[in-house]
Amino acid sequence: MELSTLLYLVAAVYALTWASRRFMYAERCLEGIPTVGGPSLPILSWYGAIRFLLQAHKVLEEGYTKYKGGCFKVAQFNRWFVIVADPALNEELRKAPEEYMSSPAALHQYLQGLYTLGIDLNEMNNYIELVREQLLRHVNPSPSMLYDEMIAAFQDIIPQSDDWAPIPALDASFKLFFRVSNRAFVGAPLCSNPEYNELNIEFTNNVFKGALLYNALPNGIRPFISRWLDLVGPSVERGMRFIQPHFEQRQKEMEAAGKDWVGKEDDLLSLLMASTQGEACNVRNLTRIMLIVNLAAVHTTSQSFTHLLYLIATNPAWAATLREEIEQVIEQHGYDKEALHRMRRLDSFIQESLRFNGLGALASTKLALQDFALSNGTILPKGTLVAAPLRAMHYDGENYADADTFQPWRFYRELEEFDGEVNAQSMTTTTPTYLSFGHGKTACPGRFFAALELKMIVANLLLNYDIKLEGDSSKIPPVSWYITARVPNMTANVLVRRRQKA
Ligand code: HEM
Repeated sequence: MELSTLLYLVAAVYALTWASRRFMYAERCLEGIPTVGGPSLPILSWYGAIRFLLQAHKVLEEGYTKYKGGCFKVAQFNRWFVIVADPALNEELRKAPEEYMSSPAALHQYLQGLYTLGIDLNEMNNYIELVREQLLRHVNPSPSMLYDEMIAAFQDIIPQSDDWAPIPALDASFKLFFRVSNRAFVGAPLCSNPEYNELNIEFTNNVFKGALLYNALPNGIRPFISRWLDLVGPSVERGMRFIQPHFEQRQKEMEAAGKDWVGKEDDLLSLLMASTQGEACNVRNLTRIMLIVNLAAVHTTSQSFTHLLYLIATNPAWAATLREEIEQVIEQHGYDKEALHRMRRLDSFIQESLRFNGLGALASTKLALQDFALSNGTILPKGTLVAAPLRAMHYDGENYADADTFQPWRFYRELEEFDGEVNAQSMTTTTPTYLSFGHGKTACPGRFFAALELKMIVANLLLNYDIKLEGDSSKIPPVSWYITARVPNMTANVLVRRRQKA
């Protein structure tokens, strides 16, 4: 036997021994955490994993009812998923250093970023840091910058008729939000290009399909499959053809104006070009970032808006109250960011919908990169996935009175003390029990932009259109669950007509 072969063998035996000890250690740490959804025994735990795939929200509800104030675990096919059912314990995780509890690492694993996005964890960290910084500090469009695009999008997507006309709620919402969001991401006219819209839908679908597939495959097989199954590479190539001319045009402007390039404030693409230097500033990288930002931004906002559409369509009294507020504020304060902020009932209505209709059952998902001990004695070993049960917490009567009813003005009362400061509490203020955008340093960096868009688009809808459900129904069309994701009804229509003023 050659020396190199012998060395490989020794290394393999060592790695296997280490991995099995590590596995045994991790299993022992997790043994003390109660299992929900099925048995804890090897192989039999797959029953729980299948139940989780089919009824995750019910399993999580059951776990929260039994183990509120502590932790419980649910089975996946190749691991345990620990749910931390207590706001104080979640605060401990939130405050844990990044090298112990990492959100990007959890996202990278969940999306199988290496095989779906073609980026390793380091690159994922860099992308998130870059995008987070831009979204939080610089992507700050004024309502007037988005206004014309929004009005044009309404004209194109919503029938301008005095008779009731049906529109597919989710599909129309997606088109509206894609266009308005992309006015701020890549500017006009690309934001209204239907092929660019389709490409983004294809990219998002392929990333989620890929994540499902690669998560189900054993570790060792994934690299081989990815060699002949490139799910997103072709979308990035196509995306580059859209971004290239805009990249070149901005590059020329940037070179001509130097550091004082005013155009950098126009959209996210320009901001990213101005803030990335050297090799990182290339069309492939920027295209990938734009596709990923769309994946994070457009489904979330358009699904949240679809929930709002269904709610408004079922109750004309809510629409009337909101209209009155919007008209009054615009009359007194004009139409700018501060005016939108003064629409307290509108803010409350959207926040309550985000609480009531949260887009998922979980939030604040993190991966333990090192063993971490909670103050209740639970050890979360390296490699453990943890999350907070968003929906169960939002529906907990101790956190919200009458939690299982939609109360449009629930968040209005506490805002009555609002003293005119534009940074007063709003739907974007996260807390340990209001988790629609996550909480703490990893909370959604696009939430201020999302709030601006949602307010502008709901206000425009109410000011200019009447809306109701087919058959004058007052029943919200049923939602669907995809594992932990809660999606508004995808096929229902709403009826819309130009507003008939009394
Ligand atoms: C109503 C709309 C939205 C909802 C409900 C939402 C919700 C969330 C949630 C729950 C997270 C994970 C936070 C955590 O658990 O710690 C997240 C992350 C993220 N969101 Fe949003 N989001 C929305 C809109 C947007 C928009 C419009 C953008 C971009 C403009 C965006 C960009 C991101 C990014 C980049 C992350 C990853 C941050 C990280 O991992 O550090 N989101 N969002």
